[in-house]
This record gives sequence, C-alpha cells and structure tokens, in this order.
Amino acid sequence: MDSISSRQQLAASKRWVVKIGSALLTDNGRGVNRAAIQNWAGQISALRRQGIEVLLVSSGAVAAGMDRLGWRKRPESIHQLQAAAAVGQSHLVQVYEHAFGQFDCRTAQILLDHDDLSNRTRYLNARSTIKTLLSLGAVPIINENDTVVTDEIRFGDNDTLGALVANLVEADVLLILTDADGLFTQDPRDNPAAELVREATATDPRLVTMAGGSRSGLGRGGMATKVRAAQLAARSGARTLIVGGSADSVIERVAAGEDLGTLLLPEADRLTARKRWLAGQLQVRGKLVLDTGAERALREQGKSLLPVGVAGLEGRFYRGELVSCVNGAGEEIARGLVNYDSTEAVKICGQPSDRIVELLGYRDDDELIHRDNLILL
Ligand SMILES: Nc1ncnc2c1ncn2[C@@H]1O[C@H](COP(=O)(O)OP(=O)(O)O)[C@@H](O)[C@H]1O
Ligand SMILES: N[C@@H](CCC(=O)OP(=O)(O)O)C(=O)O
Repeated sequence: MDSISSRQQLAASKRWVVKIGSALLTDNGRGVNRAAIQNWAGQISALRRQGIEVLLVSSGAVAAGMDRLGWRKRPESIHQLQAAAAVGQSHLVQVYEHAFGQFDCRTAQILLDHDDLSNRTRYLNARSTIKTLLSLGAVPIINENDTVVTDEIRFGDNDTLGALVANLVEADVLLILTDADGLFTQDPRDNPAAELVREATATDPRLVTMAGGSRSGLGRGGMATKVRAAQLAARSGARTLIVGGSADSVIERVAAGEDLGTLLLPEADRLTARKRWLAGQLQVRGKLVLDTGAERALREQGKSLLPVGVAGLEGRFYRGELVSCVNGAGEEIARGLVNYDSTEAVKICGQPSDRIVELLGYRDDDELIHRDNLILL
C-alpha cells in the first residue's frame, strides 16, 4: 500500500480513538495543561461535526493528582499512587468537561479495569454503553480505574488500554498523541540523528528493536507500549498513528490525510482482520438452528439474526459467548456473539422482537446476534 493512499484512507475513516499521554497533558508535570486540552477539545469537536466519532483515552490522573497534592516525585507506594489518581482524575474530567462545553460538546467519564474487557458479559455491556454515548453525540473520556485496580489486573499503560478500546468499538483509527513526533529509528533523546518512521506494518519485527522506554518519569511505556498497542489495534483492523501532540491543529491535520508522525498499518484489510479476530478468540458454546428466511437474511442480505428466525437451539451459553448458526440441514453457515443467555434465548426464539419484553420482562437488544458480531462461513 503506498503512503498517499493509506493517508487518504484515514481521511475517510469514521471512528477514532485518540489517546493522550501524561507528559503532554500535564505539561511535563506542571499541572494540567488547560490550554492544550482546550485546543484538542476544539479539534475533536470539529471532527465530530464532520461526522467522525471520537473516543478519548486520557492519561494524566496520577500526574495531575501529584501536582494538586504538591508531590514532586512519583510515590512508590501503590496506595499513594491510587490516592493521587483519585484526586487527579476528578480534576482532569472537570477540565475536559469545561473545555468541550465551550464547543457545545458533551463528555462522559468511563473508568475501565481489566475485568471489564476480559469478561464477555461486561465487555458487551461496556461496548453497548460506549456505543450509546457515541450515538448521543458525547465524547467518552476513558481512563484506567487506577483507584481500585491492583497490580495483577492492571493494563499497565494507557497505550494498551487505547488499543483494547479500539478493539472494543471496532475503531478505524487509534491516534496516539505523545511528546515525540512519532516513532524514530532510535529514541531521539539518545540519538538526535535518528530518523522518523513514516509508515510500516504494525507487526514488522524491526519496530520493536527501535522502540525504547519512557524517560519523562510521567509516562509509563515509552514507544515500546505504543508499538505493541499498534499490533493489538491491528487485530481488529485499526490503523495506528503515533504523532507529536503539541503540533498545531495536529488532530485535524492527520484526519485530513496530512503526512505527520508514524502510521502503523494492519496486515489484512479491516474486515478480514476483524473477522479473524472474532473467530480466533473464542470457543463455540452452543448452536442455533435457523429457518430458511433467517439463513437467507444472513447470507444474502448481510442482516443481523433476529430471534424470530431461530427454530431451535442446543447447548448452554451466556450473553457474549460464541455460538454456531446452522441451517435445517445441519450445515454451519455462521458464527457470532450472542446477546442473550441460552435460558433466555429458548424463550424468545421463533418470536418477534417486540415480544421480548413480554416474554423476558426486559429487553437488551432486538437481535439475537448483531451483524457486527457475526462471521459468515
Ligand atoms: N524509537 C523512539 N522514537 C521516539 N521516541 C522514543 C523512542 N524510544 C523511546 N522513546 C521515548 O518515548 C517517549 C514517549 O513515551 P511516554 O513517555 O510513555 O509518553 P506518553 O506519556 O505520551 O505515553 C518519548 O519522549 C521518547 O523519549
Ligand atoms: N492511568 C494512568 C495512566 C498512566 C499511563 O499509561 O500514562 P502514559 O504512558 O502517559 O499514557 C493515569 O491516568 O495517570
């Protein structure tokens, strides 16, 4: 893929995760940089007006809390770090809310931990809530729930969190804003002659040898976690951009296709990557037998699977698990993540979706499997 076409494709993409690191946000530790946040908020609001959905993964809670508490050095004790995160996070979100408010844009705070993304039910719930927020025009502001997580369940750095969020919402782009102008062949602080990598495949093994750790004492991962994040994001087909966040109008410029920073691309095209990712990560827990109308709707019209088209089911499964869809002859035609437990699915199969509330007492989704979560075989 040549550089011009891949940059131009960025301009056409519709859902972005923007990750902003601690060093940038806190102006190298000197409190929350309100002017910079105001500026990014203006640019993100402009993207929203162009029809691009944006989720923000923001670091800076610990650094902002340290500043508010008057601490000069990052504490060693986990409880002090967590206390700093609690003080800093509420301040950070307040600054974001004010900044986006200037552009008539709503924000929503979301704090995630590892369980939210590894437990299928919580994963789907987080995904539905975030997608609802996007449809309401709000910008979700996401951070790790630092105040309660323990080391064993920590994402560790927000580059990884940004990539997992990109997987969660099937973002087209993960834009990592940092204090370097992109990925260089070597840390430019060690070697000023190092060259900027403009474009590469995320899985290129040479990238790992180029990327070093963080020096600021504020950021956690340096370039190493950014390269790994690009590899994770690529699994669901997202492209990753690593760009210097203090350049003028940086978000709008990369969204317009300008050649800034480093672009790391997935190997496969987006849909293929996403389907591979879905297919590869889960075990099949049950089987849905479709009637001919449902088989046609899935195969020929690319539709979601509604309960009305399911004639029967086998196995015990829970919301969010992978099930196989077979036709009347027993041939497997698709696999997908199911929206209801088997005990609920058995009550609603063969029924129209407007009867779900009457049959179950509530309704999470109209579809048994949404087409975004369905792989045709
Ligand atoms: N090959 C490299 N190219 C560019 N920067 C690098 C490289 N290797 C290490 N770094 C360091 O990574 C830092 C950015 O990561 P980090 O401090 O974790 O920032 P953030 O807070 O934005 O996540 C840069 O300031 C730079 O010193
Ligand atoms: N959740 C932490 C983020 C730590 C982190 O990953 O920082 P960074 O490497 O600057 O993105 C905080 O808000 O302080």
